[in-house]
Amino acid sequence: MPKPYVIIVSAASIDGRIASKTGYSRLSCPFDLRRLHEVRASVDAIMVGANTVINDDPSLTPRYVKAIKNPIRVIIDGKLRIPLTAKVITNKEAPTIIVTTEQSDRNKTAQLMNMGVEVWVMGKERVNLRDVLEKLFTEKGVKRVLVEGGGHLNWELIKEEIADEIRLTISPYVFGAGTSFIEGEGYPTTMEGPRLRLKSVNICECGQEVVLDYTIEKG
Ligand SMILES: NC(=O)C1=CN([C@@H]2O[C@H](COP(=O)(O)OP(=O)(O)OC[C@H]3O[C@@H](n4cnc5c(N)ncnc54)[C@H](OP(=O)(O)O)[C@@H]3O)[C@@H](O)[C@H]2O)C=CC1
Ligand SMILES: Nc1nc(O)c(N)c(N[C@@H]2O[C@H](COP(=O)(O)O)[C@@H](O)[C@H]2O)n1
Repeated sequence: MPKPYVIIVSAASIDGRIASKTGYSRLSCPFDLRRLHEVRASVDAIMVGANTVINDDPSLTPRYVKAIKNPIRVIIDGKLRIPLTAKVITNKEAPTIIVTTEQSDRNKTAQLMNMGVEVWVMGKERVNLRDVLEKLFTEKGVKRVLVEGGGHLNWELIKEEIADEIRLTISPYVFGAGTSFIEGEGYPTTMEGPRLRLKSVNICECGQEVVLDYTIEKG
Protein backbone atom coordinates (compact mmCIF):
# COMPACT_ATOMS: atom_id res chain seq x y z
CA MET A 1 0.00 0.00 0.00
CA PRO A 2 1.31 3.50 -0.74
CA LYS A 3 2.27 5.69 2.21
CA PRO A 4 3.59 9.24 2.53
CA TYR A 5 7.31 10.05 2.73
CA VAL A 6 8.15 10.36 6.45
CA ILE A 7 10.81 12.76 7.76
CA ILE A 8 11.74 12.85 11.46
CA VAL A 9 13.14 16.22 12.60
CA SER A 10 14.51 16.86 16.08
CA ALA A 11 17.15 18.80 17.97
CA ALA A 12 19.25 16.92 20.51
CA SER A 13 21.96 17.70 23.04
CA ILE A 14 25.39 16.19 22.28
CA ASP A 15 24.40 13.25 24.50
CA GLY A 16 21.39 12.55 22.29
CA ARG A 17 18.63 13.94 24.51
CA ILE A 18 15.68 15.84 23.05
CA ALA A 19 14.46 16.85 26.51
CA SER A 20 16.08 17.12 29.95
CA LYS A 21 14.94 15.15 33.01
CA THR A 22 12.51 18.01 33.77
CA GLY A 23 11.10 18.06 30.23
CA TYR A 24 13.01 21.14 29.09
CA SER A 25 13.40 20.82 25.30
CA ARG A 26 14.31 24.19 23.79
CA LEU A 27 17.55 23.20 22.11
CA SER A 28 17.36 24.89 18.71
CA CYS A 29 18.77 28.32 17.88
CA PRO A 30 16.56 30.75 15.91
CA PHE A 31 18.16 29.63 12.60
CA ASP A 32 17.31 26.01 13.39
CA LEU A 33 13.73 26.90 14.31
CA ARG A 34 13.37 28.71 11.01
CA ARG A 35 14.71 25.60 9.24
CA LEU A 36 12.12 23.53 11.13
CA HIS A 37 9.33 25.86 10.01
CA GLU A 38 10.53 25.61 6.40
CA VAL A 39 10.10 21.85 6.65
CA ARG A 40 6.66 22.37 8.25
CA ALA A 41 5.70 24.55 5.28
CA SER A 42 6.81 21.83 2.83
CA VAL A 43 4.73 18.94 4.22
CA ASP A 44 1.07 17.99 4.22
CA ALA A 45 0.95 16.76 7.83
CA ILE A 46 2.90 17.09 11.09
CA MET A 47 2.79 14.16 13.52
CA VAL A 48 3.66 14.11 17.24
CA GLY A 49 3.12 11.77 20.19
CA ALA A 50 0.85 12.42 23.17
CA ASN A 51 3.68 13.28 25.60
CA THR A 52 5.00 15.98 23.30
CA VAL A 53 1.60 17.68 23.33
CA ILE A 54 1.26 17.26 27.11
CA ASN A 55 4.78 18.59 27.84
CA ASP A 56 5.17 21.29 25.19
CA ASP A 57 1.63 22.33 24.23
CA PRO A 58 2.86 23.04 20.68
CA SER A 59 1.03 24.94 17.94
CA LEU A 60 2.68 23.01 15.09
CA THR A 61 2.16 25.78 12.54
CA PRO A 62 4.77 27.08 10.05
CA ARG A 63 4.45 30.63 11.38
CA TYR A 64 8.13 31.71 11.02
CA VAL A 65 8.00 31.40 7.22
CA LYS A 66 5.58 32.30 4.43
CA ALA A 67 3.51 29.14 3.99
CA ILE A 68 0.81 28.48 1.42
CA LYS A 69 -1.13 26.28 3.82
CA ASN A 70 -1.02 24.95 7.37
CA PRO A 71 -0.35 21.19 7.40
CA ILE A 72 -2.77 18.82 9.15
CA ARG A 73 -1.70 18.17 12.75
CA VAL A 74 -1.79 14.46 13.62
CA ILE A 75 -1.54 13.47 17.28
CA ILE A 76 -0.91 9.83 18.24
CA ASP A 77 -2.63 9.47 21.58
CA GLY A 78 -3.57 5.86 22.36
CA LYS A 79 -5.48 6.69 25.57
CA LEU A 80 -6.65 10.22 24.73
CA ARG A 81 -4.51 11.75 27.45
CA ILE A 82 -3.97 15.19 25.90
CA PRO A 83 -5.93 17.98 27.62
CA LEU A 84 -8.92 19.62 25.94
CA THR A 85 -7.13 22.94 26.44
CA ALA A 86 -4.17 21.93 24.20
CA LYS A 87 -3.39 24.44 21.44
CA VAL A 88 -3.66 21.72 18.79
CA ILE A 89 -7.35 21.52 19.80
CA THR A 90 -8.25 25.12 20.61
CA ASN A 91 -6.19 26.91 17.95
CA LYS A 92 -8.09 26.46 14.68
CA GLU A 93 -5.36 27.69 12.31
CA ALA A 94 -4.86 24.12 11.09
CA PRO A 95 -6.98 20.97 11.09
CA THR A 96 -6.17 18.38 13.78
CA ILE A 97 -6.64 14.61 13.68
CA ILE A 98 -6.19 12.67 16.91
CA VAL A 99 -5.49 8.99 16.41
CA THR A 100 -6.41 6.76 19.34
CA THR A 101 -7.42 3.21 20.31
CA GLU A 102 -10.42 1.41 21.74
CA GLN A 103 -8.88 2.00 25.22
CA SER A 104 -9.86 5.68 25.15
CA ASP A 105 -12.79 7.32 26.92
CA ARG A 106 -15.77 7.63 24.54
CA ASN A 107 -17.04 10.77 26.28
CA LYS A 108 -13.73 12.48 25.60
CA THR A 109 -13.89 11.36 21.97
CA ALA A 110 -17.33 12.97 21.69
CA GLN A 111 -16.11 16.18 23.37
CA LEU A 112 -13.18 16.40 20.97
CA MET A 113 -15.43 15.86 17.96
CA ASN A 114 -17.75 18.61 19.24
CA MET A 115 -14.70 20.87 19.38
CA GLY A 116 -14.10 20.29 15.66
CA VAL A 117 -11.33 17.70 15.95
CA GLU A 118 -11.34 14.54 13.84
CA VAL A 119 -10.78 11.42 15.97
CA TRP A 120 -9.67 8.16 14.35
CA VAL A 121 -9.96 4.98 16.43
CA MET A 122 -7.35 2.67 14.91
CA GLY A 123 -6.42 -0.35 17.01
CA LYS A 124 -7.46 -2.20 20.16
CA GLU A 125 -4.51 -1.26 22.39
CA ARG A 126 -1.93 0.36 20.13
CA VAL A 127 -2.27 2.52 17.05
CA ASN A 128 -0.92 0.83 13.92
CA LEU A 129 1.18 3.67 12.54
CA ARG A 130 1.48 2.20 9.04
CA ASP A 131 -2.34 2.07 8.80
CA VAL A 132 -2.51 5.72 9.92
CA LEU A 133 -0.05 6.78 7.23
CA GLU A 134 -1.89 4.82 4.54
CA LYS A 135 -5.19 6.40 5.61
CA LEU A 136 -3.64 9.86 5.54
CA PHE A 137 -2.35 9.12 2.04
CA THR A 138 -5.56 7.70 0.58
CA GLU A 139 -8.20 9.79 2.40
CA LYS A 140 -6.42 13.11 2.95
CA GLY A 141 -3.96 13.19 0.04
CA VAL A 142 -1.00 13.44 2.41
CA LYS A 143 2.24 12.81 0.48
CA ARG A 144 4.82 14.08 2.99
CA VAL A 145 4.75 13.86 6.78
CA LEU A 146 7.01 15.64 9.25
CA VAL A 147 7.37 13.80 12.57
CA GLU A 148 8.39 16.08 15.45
CA GLY A 149 8.85 13.49 18.17
CA GLY A 150 8.99 12.66 20.83
CA GLY A 151 11.43 9.83 21.41
CA HIS A 152 8.85 7.05 21.82
CA LEU A 153 7.01 7.90 18.61
CA ASN A 154 10.37 8.20 16.81
CA TRP A 155 11.33 4.70 18.03
CA GLU A 156 8.09 3.13 16.76
CA LEU A 157 8.49 4.69 13.32
CA ILE A 158 12.11 3.48 13.09
CA LYS A 159 11.33 0.00 14.46
CA GLU A 160 8.41 -0.48 12.05
CA GLU A 161 10.64 0.71 9.15
CA ILE A 162 8.20 3.50 8.37
CA ALA A 163 10.54 6.51 8.58
CA ASP A 164 12.36 7.51 5.37
CA GLU A 165 14.63 10.33 6.54
CA ILE A 166 16.08 11.77 9.75
CA ARG A 167 17.16 15.39 10.14
CA LEU A 168 18.86 15.81 13.49
CA THR A 169 20.36 19.01 14.82
CA ILE A 170 23.05 18.50 17.45
CA SER A 171 22.97 21.47 19.83
CA PRO A 172 25.89 22.42 22.13
CA TYR A 173 24.35 21.21 25.39
CA VAL A 174 24.64 18.22 27.72
CA PHE A 175 21.63 16.96 29.72
CA GLY A 176 23.06 13.71 31.13
CA ALA A 177 19.55 12.31 31.56
CA GLY A 178 16.12 12.82 30.03
CA THR A 179 14.36 11.71 26.84
CA SER A 180 16.51 10.27 24.07
CA PHE A 181 15.97 11.15 20.42
CA ILE A 182 14.96 7.50 19.89
CA GLU A 183 13.45 6.05 23.08
CA GLY A 184 12.38 2.40 23.11
CA GLU A 185 13.37 -1.17 23.83
CA GLY A 186 16.42 -0.69 21.59
CA TYR A 187 18.58 -2.90 19.36
CA PRO A 188 21.17 -5.31 20.75
CA THR A 189 23.88 -4.45 18.16
CA THR A 190 24.41 -2.24 15.08
CA MET A 191 23.25 -5.18 12.89
CA GLU A 192 19.57 -5.00 13.87
CA GLY A 193 18.99 -1.25 13.51
CA PRO A 194 18.17 0.69 10.32
CA ARG A 195 20.83 1.30 7.64
CA LEU A 196 21.40 5.04 7.58
CA ARG A 197 23.06 6.88 4.69
CA LEU A 198 24.46 10.35 5.30
CA LYS A 199 22.86 12.77 2.81
CA SER A 200 24.34 16.01 4.12
CA VAL A 201 26.04 17.58 7.11
CA ASN A 202 26.02 21.32 7.67
CA ILE A 203 27.16 23.74 10.34
CA CYS A 204 24.25 25.96 11.35
CA GLU A 205 24.49 29.71 10.65
CA CYS A 206 24.89 30.19 14.43
CA GLY A 207 28.23 28.36 14.21
CA GLN A 208 27.46 26.05 17.16
CA GLU A 209 25.01 23.44 15.86
CA VAL A 210 25.54 20.57 13.41
CA VAL A 211 22.67 19.63 11.14
CA LEU A 212 22.72 15.98 10.06
CA ASP A 213 20.50 14.60 7.31
CA TYR A 214 20.31 10.81 6.91
CA THR A 215 18.14 8.73 4.60
CA ILE A 216 17.04 5.29 5.75
CA GLU A 217 17.72 2.44 3.33
CA LYS A 218 14.79 0.11 2.70
CA GLY A 219 14.65 -3.64 2.10
N1 LIG B 1 14.07 18.69 21.10
C1 LIG B 1 13.20 18.24 20.22
O1 LIG B 1 13.43 18.30 19.01
C2 LIG B 1 11.91 17.63 20.67
C3 LIG B 1 11.70 17.33 22.01
N2 LIG B 1 10.53 16.71 22.40
C4 LIG B 1 10.39 16.35 23.81
O2 LIG B 1 10.19 14.94 23.91
C5 LIG B 1 9.41 14.66 25.06
C6 LIG B 1 8.29 13.69 24.71
O3 LIG B 1 8.83 12.51 24.19
P1 LIG B 1 8.30 11.08 24.68
O4 LIG B 1 8.13 11.09 26.15
O5 LIG B 1 9.17 10.06 24.09
O6 LIG B 1 6.83 10.99 24.10
P2 LIG B 1 6.11 11.04 22.69
O7 LIG B 1 5.81 12.45 22.36
O8 LIG B 1 6.79 10.19 21.70
O9 LIG B 1 4.71 10.39 23.10
C7 LIG B 1 4.67 9.04 23.51
C8 LIG B 1 3.25 8.63 23.78
O10 LIG B 1 2.47 8.73 22.59
C9 LIG B 1 1.55 7.68 22.53
N3 LIG B 1 1.89 6.81 21.39
C10 LIG B 1 3.01 6.82 20.62
N4 LIG B 1 2.94 5.84 19.70
C11 LIG B 1 1.76 5.20 19.91
C12 LIG B 1 1.11 4.09 19.28
N5 LIG B 1 1.66 3.44 18.25
N6 LIG B 1 -0.10 3.72 19.75
C13 LIG B 1 -0.67 4.36 20.78
N7 LIG B 1 -0.12 5.42 21.42
C14 LIG B 1 1.08 5.81 20.97
C15 LIG B 1 1.73 6.86 23.79
O11 LIG B 1 0.78 7.29 24.72
P3 LIG B 1 0.18 6.22 25.82
O12 LIG B 1 1.34 5.84 26.66
O13 LIG B 1 -0.88 6.98 26.54
O14 LIG B 1 -0.36 5.06 25.05
C16 LIG B 1 3.15 7.19 24.22
O15 LIG B 1 3.37 7.08 25.60
C17 LIG B 1 8.86 16.00 25.57
O16 LIG B 1 9.57 16.36 26.75
C18 LIG B 1 9.18 16.97 24.46
O17 LIG B 1 9.49 18.25 24.96
C19 LIG B 1 9.57 16.39 21.50
C20 LIG B 1 9.73 16.70 20.18
C21 LIG B 1 10.92 17.31 19.65
N1 LIG C 1 13.39 20.82 15.87
C1 LIG C 1 13.07 21.15 17.15
N2 LIG C 1 13.98 21.81 17.91
C2 LIG C 1 13.69 22.09 19.20
O1 LIG C 1 14.62 22.70 19.94
C3 LIG C 1 12.46 21.77 19.74
N3 LIG C 1 12.17 22.08 21.04
C4 LIG C 1 11.52 21.13 18.89
N4 LIG C 1 10.31 20.82 19.39
C5 LIG C 1 9.18 20.51 18.57
O2 LIG C 1 8.49 21.71 18.23
C6 LIG C 1 7.26 21.74 18.93
C7 LIG C 1 6.90 23.16 19.36
O3 LIG C 1 6.21 23.72 18.30
P1 LIG C 1 5.56 25.20 18.32
O4 LIG C 1 6.71 26.15 18.31
O5 LIG C 1 4.75 25.35 19.56
O6 LIG C 1 4.77 25.26 17.07
C8 LIG C 1 7.46 20.79 20.08
O7 LIG C 1 6.29 20.27 20.62
C9 LIG C 1 8.24 19.70 19.40
O8 LIG C 1 7.46 18.89 18.57
N5 LIG C 1 11.85 20.82 17.62
